[in-house]
Order: sequence, then structure tokens, then C-alpha cells
Amino acid sequence: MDLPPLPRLRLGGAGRAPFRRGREFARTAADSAADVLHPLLALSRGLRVLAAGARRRWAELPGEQRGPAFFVAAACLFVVFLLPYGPLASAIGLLGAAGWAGRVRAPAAPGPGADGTERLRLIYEALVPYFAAAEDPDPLYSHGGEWSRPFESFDFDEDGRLTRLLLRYPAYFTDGEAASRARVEQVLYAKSGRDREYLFTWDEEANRLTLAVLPALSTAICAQRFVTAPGETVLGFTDASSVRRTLPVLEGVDDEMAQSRDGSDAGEPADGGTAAATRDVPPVVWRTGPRSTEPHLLVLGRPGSGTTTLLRSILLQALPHGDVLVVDGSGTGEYACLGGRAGVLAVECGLAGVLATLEWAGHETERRLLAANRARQFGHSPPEDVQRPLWIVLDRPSALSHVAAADGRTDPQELLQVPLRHGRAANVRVVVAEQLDAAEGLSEAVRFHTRARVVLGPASLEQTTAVLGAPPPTTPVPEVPAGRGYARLGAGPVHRLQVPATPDPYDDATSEGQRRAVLRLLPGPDAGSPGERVAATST
Ligand SMILES: Nc1ncnc2c1ncn2[C@@H]1O[C@H](COP(=O)(O)OP(=O)(O)OP(=O)(O)O)[C@@H](O)[C@H]1O
Repeated sequence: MDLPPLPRLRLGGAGRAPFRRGREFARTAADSAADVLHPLLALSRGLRVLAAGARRRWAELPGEQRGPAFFVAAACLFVVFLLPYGPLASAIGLLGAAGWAGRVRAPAAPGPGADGTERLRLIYEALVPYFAAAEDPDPLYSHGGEWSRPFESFDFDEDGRLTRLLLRYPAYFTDGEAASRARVEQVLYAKSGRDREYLFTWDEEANRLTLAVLPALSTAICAQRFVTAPGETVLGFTDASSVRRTLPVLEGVDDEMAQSRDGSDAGEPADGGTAAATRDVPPVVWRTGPRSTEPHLLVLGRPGSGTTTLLRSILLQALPHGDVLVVDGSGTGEYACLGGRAGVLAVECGLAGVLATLEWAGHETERRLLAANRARQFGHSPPEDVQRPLWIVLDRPSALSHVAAADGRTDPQELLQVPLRHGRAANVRVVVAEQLDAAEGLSEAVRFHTRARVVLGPASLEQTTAVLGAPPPTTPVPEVPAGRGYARLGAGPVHRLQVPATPDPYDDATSEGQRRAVLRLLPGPDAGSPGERVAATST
């Protein structure tokens, strides 16, 4: 038998209306009264404060001084009474003082707490040897000194850990010298906890240094079509403070796959993790083309740091607008997914094939250069095939150089001279990835012409500085995820970088979501064989 429905409760019934109106009237009246009485309340509070202060002073006064003090006060009152407008002026003065004393003060900002104070004191003491000078008559930093003087502001997180510190330092500190800065940064890094990444910002004009804890860069961005202009390649993503631009990207493709498998349309993924969502993220964009000052790129990293992944990501972005030649020096078949695709002229790993391909690339660069020159002489724009970029992508060329030297053949890197030297005018871009410990095997031409640089994975400060030509602005990362590193384009600033995950779709370890994301970006099969394409382009 079905249960009968419960009668509906009438919560907002007509009988309650007079009560509600009465309550609203009482609230409005109370608010108005509070507004009108607010100055009076402040004055009475101020008078109470003044009276309490006077009582405390009187109580603190030694007994023998009370008589003279009373006499002086009475004399002053008498003089004021005799002065024209004296009583009125003193009444106004008293009301002013009461109003000031009775004003409502904003609650004081919460302090750093006992642990935080101790941490700040330790940091202060550790900085004394670097910021103190014996000749300074009024040192900002001295042993046992007051830390709150130079430390202008600071923030702690909910665990009581320092997240930001703004400090002053004396003008005589040599903040223009990298070594002096590095010493101070090292101390702050050690004293604030080595398990986080810090950004140091030196304001040399104002003698101020800011330490800020950086959040980890997102590792949930996978290969996808980025919203970029022609000639722009996204190397990865960085901090919002580092670049002014953002790109909308889809984050968490694995979650998206989990949802589509479950049939759920949106919201929480099946495992309770974060759902795939579009976010605006600051990118590191590398601009190539005839006007680019950094037409070629060098990527260095330890084995497993993600250099092949970055090259794959660049290739997938290049393919819709250009032709690519891939030289796989390690010969592990990590570019097999590109074989036979439209726009892929060749994927070579054997020495003979690599030499033939690079020789062709040299001639093709010269042909493009001549065609572009001729068009310019006649005042035309370059022919269409010259405007279509040619990408020469080499992974671990030093391994092939070694094989060539052992075999008495031409070094493949020698064949890169023409594309590297004239690539900018001929719309040819060279991308080289090499392992850090084999960087000495790179030719002079590669080192000289690759002005866009990326370092991935764990690397010492010296190594990173040597590759980028400038030290990174942040401290080493405690745990480096694959594809994490630094990028520098020409003489620009050094950016933190996280490369979008672009795994080999034929690798068994690749997740289903990422495999599909990469396959979706691959062009369809080429009509002719790769060899035919190279031959056709060269004629
Ligand atoms: N940006 C990234 N996000 C997620 N995983 C990544 C990223 N980059 C690399 N990986 C993963 O790290 C592993 C190594 O990457 P990769 O093969 O690109 O490194 P590598 O520097 O080329 O090393 P090796 O020369 O040994 O192949 C792979 O499993 C890859 O999927």
C-alpha cells in the first residue's frame, strides 16, 4: 500500500507576515539608531579611554609629586578659564581628543606566531655576515639586532611555513655581482627549506629583495592544438609572472578519457580526481620565420628528462603548416608514429640515410634561398613552397657523428652548416636535442646558431648557466618531473618550463587518453612514399 503524501508545510504563510514586518522595522530602527548614535558612542568610549589614562598616570605618580601636579593642573584650568573663549576651546579640544581616542581601530594583522618569529630571527642572523659592514655606524643587520627593521613584509602558509619575504638590504651590498647575490640566495634557500622552489627578485634601485615560493608547474597538460599564430611554437608552460600572454588549454586528458569511458558527461571523474577542464595558462612561445632572431633551437637534458617528448611536441605543432625531416640518432624508434604521414619527408636513423637526407636538406636550403632572392629582386613575395617551413629535427646527432668518425664518413653535423647559417632567410628551422653529458660532441655551427635554448631535467647551476647563458632565477627543484626545465629565447629572460606530455603513442606504457590525444594530432597518411617526397621537393 502506498503511503499518503505528507501535507505541505506553509513556512511563509500569511499569518506570519505581521511578525516579519515587525522584525524588519525593528532591524531598520536599530540600524538608524546605531548610525545616529555612532559619534556619541565613539566620544563616550574616547572619554572613558582618556579618563582611564589619566587615572593610570595619577596612580603611577609618586606620592610627593601628586601635590605639585595637582597644583599645576588647577593653575592651567584657571588660566584657561580666564582666557577669552578658553573654556569653549578646551571643550572642543577635549571632544577632539576623545573622538580620536575612541575611534574603532582595524584589528592588527595576525603576526608570524612564535615559530614564525623564530624562523625570521634565524634568517636574519644568517644574513648578518653578508649584509653587515664593520664601518656602518647604524647597521641594518647585526648579531642580536632587530629583524623587524629590514624584514618589511612576510607571509606564512597554514602550516606555518614562510611563503614570501620582502627584505631591505644596505646600499653598499654588491647586488650587481652575481656571486654576491648567489651567496645570499643560497642562505635564504637553506634557511627557508630546501624542499620547495623559490623565486628571488632583486630591486637594485630600492635595495630590496623578495623571496617567493613558486607553485609547481602543471604536469597535466597533454599535446593538443594550441591557439597560436603561424610561426609560433609552444615549447611548454611557465609562470604567470614570467610572460604576459596566456593560452586556453585543456588540462587532464586522462580524466577526460575516464569520463567518456564511464559515459558520464561532465563533473567529477570516476576516480574522484580533478576533471579535465580548460584553463588559461602562460606559455613559452618560440617564434620562428624570416624575422625571428632565434630561428634554431637546442634542447639538452639528461637521459629520460623529456627531450624526445619536446621534439615530438614541436613536430606535431609544425606538421599542419610545414614539412619535417627527422633524424633519430638514438635509433630507438620513438618517432615511428610519424613515418609515412603527410608532411613527413623522412624519418632516418641509419648513417647512410641520415647523410643523404641532410645533404638534400643543404641543397634544399640553397634552392629556397635562391628562389627567395630572385623573388625579392623582382619585387614579388617568395614562392609558396619557400613560404612553407622546412623543419630539420635531430635527436642525439652526436651518436651519429661518433659512428661516422669510426666509419671514416662525413660528420652529419657538418651537413647542417648551410641550413643553420641560411635557415632564417630560407624558412628552414633546425631543432637539435642532445644529452647533457654528450654536449661536447655538438659542432661549433650547432652551438653558434641555436640561440633558442632549453634545458630539461636535473642539471647543476653551472650546466644550466652554460647552456642558457644566464643562471635560472629560481632555486633547484627538489623533485624534477619529466619535461620540467628552463627555456631561454636569445638574450631574453630565463623561464621555468613544463613541456606538454606528448608520449610515443606506440609505447605500451602510454595511457589511453594521452595516446588518443597524440594520434588525433598526427596528419593522415602521405600519398607518396617518403623517398619520393624528398626527391619531388628537391626537383
Ligand atoms: N612533459 C612530460 N610529461 C609527462 N611525461 C613525460 C614528459 N616528458 C617526458 N615524459 C616521460 O618521461 C619518459 C622519458 O621521456 P623521453 O623519452 O622524452 O626522454 P628523453 O630525454 O628523450 O630520454 P631518452 O633519451 O632516454 O629517450 C617517457 O616515459 C615520457 O613519456
